[in-house]
Amino acid sequence: VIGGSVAKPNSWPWQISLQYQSGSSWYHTCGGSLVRTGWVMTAAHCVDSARNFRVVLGEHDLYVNGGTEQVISVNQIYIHPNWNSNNVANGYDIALLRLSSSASLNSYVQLASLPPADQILPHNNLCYITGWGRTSTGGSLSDQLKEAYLPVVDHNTCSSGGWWGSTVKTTMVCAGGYTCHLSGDSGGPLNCQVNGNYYVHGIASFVSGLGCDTYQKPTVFTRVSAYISWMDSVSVNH
Ligand SMILES: CC(C)C[C@H](NC(=O)C(F)(F)F)C(=O)N[N@@+](C)(CC(=O)Nc1ccc(C(C)C)cc1)Cc1ccccc1
Repeated sequence: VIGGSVAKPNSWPWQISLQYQSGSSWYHTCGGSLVRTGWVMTAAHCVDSARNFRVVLGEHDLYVNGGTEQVISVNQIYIHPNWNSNNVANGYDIALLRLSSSASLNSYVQLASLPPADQILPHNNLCYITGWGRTSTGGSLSDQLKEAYLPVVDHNTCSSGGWWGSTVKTTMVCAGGYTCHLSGDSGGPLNCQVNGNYYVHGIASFVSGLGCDTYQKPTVFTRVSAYISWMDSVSVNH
């Protein structure tokens, strides 16, 4: 997250750090959201490599044990069947991770609220992106969870000429002003306020290759409300 500020610890208690193992170490690679005590929602592009993953819940500073963390390994990965890493513009950048054990819910670890199926937010709806992503283009990861104000850009605007055009589908949601974020926030939530409560309405999918503060290229998220039935079918059958 470039710009924005350090979040108040555990103020986004559904945010998780998705980490992969390399040798004997673990590395933060993506964000994600706890959607059931045994399930995490993230981007398909975060998990389409043959790696060993774990999630860390109740995390704030990646390098400090705050005593609120829960580390749980990933048992099974369910990537949307239509996801194609060679065609990101097609969408379907969503995956569900089955955890090897259930998270314990407390004031540091809570379930995300998901929107009703097919809900579309209005232009400029208040949203925040959260993540440990790079704090500058090609820069280092942030140690502490950051948040940045990222208002919704409606589909009409986002898919018009000069903006993203037909690259952006209706199964995506655009959000952005001049704050931006880079990889490391991949898979992380777009937390949008609706009637005073926050819902995870997006999963970070892609930003312009020219940098995430590129004029008329807001950050593009998988629209969670387009995948409610798919997520229900996965979690009820596994
Ligand atoms: C498919 C994934 C891997 C895309 C990856 N996603 C993210 O970083 C996310 F937004 F999710 F946080 C991304 O944007 N990666 N970039 C590497 C850019 C990129 O690949 N963007 C992109 C844009 C459009 C498309 C398709 C829809 C045409 C694919 C990738 C980030 C970047 C941008 C500027 C400088 C350095 C790094």
